[in-house]
Amino acid sequence: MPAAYYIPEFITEQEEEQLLKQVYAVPKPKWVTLSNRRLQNWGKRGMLVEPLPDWLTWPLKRIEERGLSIFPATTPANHCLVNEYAAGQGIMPHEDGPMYLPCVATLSLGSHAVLDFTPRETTTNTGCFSLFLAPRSLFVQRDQLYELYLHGIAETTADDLSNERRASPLLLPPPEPYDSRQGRVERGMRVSLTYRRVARSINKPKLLLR
Ligand SMILES: O=C(O)CCC(=O)C(=O)O
Ligand SMILES: [Fe+2]
Repeated sequence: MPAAYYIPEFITEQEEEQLLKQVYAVPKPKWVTLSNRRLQNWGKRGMLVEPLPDWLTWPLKRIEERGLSIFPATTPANHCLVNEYAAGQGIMPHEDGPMYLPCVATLSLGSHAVLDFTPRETTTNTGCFSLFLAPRSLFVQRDQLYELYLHGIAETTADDLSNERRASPLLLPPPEPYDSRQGRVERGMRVSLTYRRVARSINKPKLLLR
């Protein structure tokens, strides 16, 4: 299985606008404010089994309709974290960990992100790389990419797209209208929908469950 998929323009501008409207229509207490982003937590949480709301599930249906078997049929996504980043905000390098099956599908809304990957087991910069996630794209990270790398988003108001100046290379050339010759691309407000499958148990070793 490949460890990553990237699908530009997975949703239309109208769909993006609609999703953003839904994200901002939720009651205020649904937002959790962290120091460098805000988030909403949907779906299964601990013992609480809550189905994902319809407005969040249609992108998952589209994944299926396109024949992209990203989540195994027996373990469909049952959790979605909605992250909101203002320009200048980001997320420290981290792993999502064993609470989830090793697969994340991310829809980017509103603005782009540059996702930086760092191998877990090294103290040098070798093996680091970055991916440009355009608004409306779907990015899937799974298996070895999920397990062997940390991922993060730098806290910056603009991203350098020129590989000559970047600390870690952008693996795919940024798409139109982002032109690498312009050098830097300003960030706007970005909302990401990150779909995952919560593993069966976060406390008990698997053997005890059999
Ligand atoms: O916003 C993103 O694309 C990344 C979010 C993330 O890494 C997370 O929620 O664990
Ligand atoms: Fe993450």
